[in-house]
Amino acid sequence: MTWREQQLPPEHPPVRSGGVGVLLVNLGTPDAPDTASVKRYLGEFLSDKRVVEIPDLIWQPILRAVILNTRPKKSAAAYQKVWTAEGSPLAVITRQQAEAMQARLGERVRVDWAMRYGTPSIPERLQVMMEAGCERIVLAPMYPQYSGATTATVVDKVGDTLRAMRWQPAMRTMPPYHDDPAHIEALAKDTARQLDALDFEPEVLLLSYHGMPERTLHLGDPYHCQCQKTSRLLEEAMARPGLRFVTTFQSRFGPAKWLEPATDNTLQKEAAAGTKRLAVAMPGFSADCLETLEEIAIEGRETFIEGGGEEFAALSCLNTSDAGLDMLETLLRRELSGWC
Ligand SMILES: C=CC1=C(C)c2cc3[nH]c(cc4nc(cc5[nH]c(cc1n2)c(C)c5CCC(=O)O)C(CCC(=O)O)=C4C)c(C)c3C=C
Ligand SMILES: [Fe+2]
Ligand SMILES: [Fe+2]
Repeated sequence: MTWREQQLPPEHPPVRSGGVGVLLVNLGTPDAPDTASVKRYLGEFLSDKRVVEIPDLIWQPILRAVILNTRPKKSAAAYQKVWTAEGSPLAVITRQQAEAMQARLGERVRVDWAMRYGTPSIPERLQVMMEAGCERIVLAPMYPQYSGATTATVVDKVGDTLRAMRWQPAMRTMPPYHDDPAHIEALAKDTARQLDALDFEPEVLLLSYHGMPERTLHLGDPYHCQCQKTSRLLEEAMARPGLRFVTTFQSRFGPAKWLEPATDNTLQKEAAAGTKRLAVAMPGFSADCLETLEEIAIEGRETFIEGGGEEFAALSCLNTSDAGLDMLETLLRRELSGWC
């Protein structure tokens, strides 16, 4: 019997406490690859003021009347191309990462996972962790580079959830790890492993990051600079003088100017300029998802080959590779220090 149980009167609700938890959070994904599910997901995602920084009075009518009536059908067709028997790749890989961290960190830490949009939600998983006795929780936004549209909105959602709790856990947030030596080492190792396994030798390695409106850079978002720094450190660490590294930004959304150069334009230009063998790595994504598996591995390949390229490879994200899990364990153990 614990000290707390001895002190409790018989009618007192059970008290579980003293536990330590880790919550991995990634962006979110629909529950199914159909139009209705994608519409629900996009409605939540694109209503986040951190993601679309246009006043509601102007944006909501456009979102409801135009975007949610056209994009979900198109996006659902894209999701169908990459969906697996276990579900959406992003959710499946994030769950596998959490399971692997549970095995590596042991029973003294409870490892869980959530999605910022859709399910499993942050409020639901935080509640479950509290009920299981987690009084201290490391929040791990699974984004190497910080942006308001990704990292910050995860922290906002946790804050909203804590606001409604009588008994709150203590929280620590894992910082962005774009330039962390453990991250660069993992990327360099895993990228080299994948390049060496190809049956051709690429002339160019495109490092393609998810884009953002260019305006966010001028407003002070560090995302662009952190992407550039990851690229520079990765190129230095890989030390392949015969390989030309090019940094680009993908997944343009809406009419505003986005960060450049754009990945699709660059694939066209490289092919037109005579590059025959090209590989793409996506060091801004901790897990493969629609944007890597469909937009780059399928659409990107078509763009490059139709433009005159001959060999194309889209490399996997760190996912549950040995290098990726070693890195995640290092980062989490650092954040957990002093807690267990
Ligand atoms: C890795 C970092 C990401 C940033 C930065 C980011 C910014 C951003 N995204 C949109 C719009 C869309 N993104 C979509 C999918 C998507 N985005 C990320 C990551 C970042 N987004 C991931 C991991 C995914 C994949 C989700 C999955 O289910 O696999 C989509 C939905 C798909 C589609 O319809 O094309 C949209 C829309 C904006 C506007 C934005 C920056 C402000
Ligand atoms: Fe996105
Ligand atoms: Fe920059």
